[in-house]
Amino acid sequence: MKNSTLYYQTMEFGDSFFGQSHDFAKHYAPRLLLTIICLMVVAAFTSRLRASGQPPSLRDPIPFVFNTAQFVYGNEKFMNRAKNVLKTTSVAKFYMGIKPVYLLAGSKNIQAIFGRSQNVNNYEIMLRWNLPKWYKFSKEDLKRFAADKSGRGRNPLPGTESIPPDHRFFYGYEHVHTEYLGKPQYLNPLIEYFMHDFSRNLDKYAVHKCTTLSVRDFCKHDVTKCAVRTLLGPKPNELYPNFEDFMWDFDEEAFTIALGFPKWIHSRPHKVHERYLAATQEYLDSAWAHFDWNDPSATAAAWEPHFGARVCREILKWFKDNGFNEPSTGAGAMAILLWAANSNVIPLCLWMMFEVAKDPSLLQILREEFNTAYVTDPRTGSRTLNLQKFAALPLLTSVYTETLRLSMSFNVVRNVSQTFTLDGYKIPKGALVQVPTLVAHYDEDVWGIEAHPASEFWAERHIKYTEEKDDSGKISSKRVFDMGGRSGSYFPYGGGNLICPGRNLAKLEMTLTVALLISKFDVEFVEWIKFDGSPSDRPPQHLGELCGGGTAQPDRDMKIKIRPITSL
Ligand code: HEM
Repeated sequence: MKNSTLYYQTMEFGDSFFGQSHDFAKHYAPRLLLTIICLMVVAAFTSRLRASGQPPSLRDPIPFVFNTAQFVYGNEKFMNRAKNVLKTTSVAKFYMGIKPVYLLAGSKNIQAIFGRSQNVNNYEIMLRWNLPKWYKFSKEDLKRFAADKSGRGRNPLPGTESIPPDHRFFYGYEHVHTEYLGKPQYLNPLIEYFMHDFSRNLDKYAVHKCTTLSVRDFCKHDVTKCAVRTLLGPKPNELYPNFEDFMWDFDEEAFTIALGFPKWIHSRPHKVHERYLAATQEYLDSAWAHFDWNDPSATAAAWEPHFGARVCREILKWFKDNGFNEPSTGAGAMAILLWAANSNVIPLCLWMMFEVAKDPSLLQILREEFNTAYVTDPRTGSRTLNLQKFAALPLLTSVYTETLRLSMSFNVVRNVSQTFTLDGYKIPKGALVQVPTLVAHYDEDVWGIEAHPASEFWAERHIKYTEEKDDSGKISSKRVFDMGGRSGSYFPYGGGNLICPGRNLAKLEMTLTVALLISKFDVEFVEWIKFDGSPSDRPPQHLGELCGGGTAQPDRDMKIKIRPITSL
């Protein structure tokens, strides 16, 4: 009976479709015609915009006001609108106040922007926001930076060759970062320091049979304390056992601080900023008082207990040598460096630990993979971690890459210093360019496969398998990290000559945190929790505020139990 009903239904459907096919023109042709006309109008409009040199604009119901307000106060909604528009065009325009902003998508455009240091820079962003608002640079120091229009590159920008090399402050300052955070002789000791410090920190949990932890608290305190010691040395935490909380309070208010509300309107941002800077200043006072500049072993050290990492000492020395001697200059620079170093690493660690802890089979494979990075001394039998091998572990690197792809939500921002043309559109001098990771990192055409859409975390997304023959001729399958030519759509660290100088340190801090924890402990997922510790009926989602301003914060936490693995 059921079958016959289905049969009749099928027949009816078939009849109504095929039986009326002679009516096709009557029913469907007008719609088809309308669609073709619409497409032609859109094409004509787009080509007119191209001819006028201007890309499509984001709808702005109250011109100059609505988009600006939504960008500032409802950023997630704004970015989702922008994301939809960027599905149909590679360049879109909106106004922030009266400033034209060009949003870009597509790997070709993204790479073009990163390669155009002659047309774009972050000069105005540094002078209007970062240096005065966050660093609290004095007017005098700002004026000296402002006079340097020679760019970040080794060679001054055309037309600025007359600026003396010792007045190329942007290049000089940036160079100290890349030198002392990038070169292996300075970077590797920092990574070693972090590894030993973090291992020591874990030992305090090894004396208990079982410890219940909030992953969020663990990252925001235990991991952050080690990251602070790695960069600034032990002094900040000796002075203030919860120094990292000053930084996290600043982190919460950083955006509001950049907006520059006066203290009488909104006092908290000012208070937390002042407290953070004052505590940083105390660390600096102690470092200047105790560091021996005449001791060659101290000045050559990549890390020492007074200033911490050499990059900090060299930045402070650079300021002094270049005449930036305002009392607040050094504290501002150190406080922002420490914040830049942790404001993404720590929330990304959280996301990475969530993914690993909730998936016991992934955790076990990562643990086994981590073991392969150890080398055993044939004489003593002692095992040490080979950092080079560690940094190349394919699955761990894939998990790390996937975490950044999904949770680093950042709009790369550039000021346009010289008009140029991109994808047929004119991008005028004085405008801003923004490249959202949210669009590129979630592009289904680039990252998605049928079983694993781009919006989903998939540990093996950046893995391919190759066959390998061992000495006995046995063939086995080997995991290899491979982004499959998609790296042009992946830029969690920005790009071009402004790319993040701390990226290598960041990667190793994050991967070591996860690897050391799971190699020393059995990790059991207990439940998702809210920030007050009560159970949550769902896993975390991205907190929407400040989408495009850095790593998305999770809106939930995870409770885990850790038990020491006694065989180690
Ligand atoms: C996963 C962690 C991190 C992420 C996702 C990240 C991301 C970024 C991004 C997107 C930029 C701007 C790049 C551009 O405009 O093209 C940046 C700049 C910067 N980052 Fe990072 N960063 C991380 C960790 C670190 C660490 C560990 C340090 C220092 C120890 C650091 C220091 C800096 C500095 C000093 C700048 C400013 C560079 C300049 O303007 O010349 N970052 N970072």
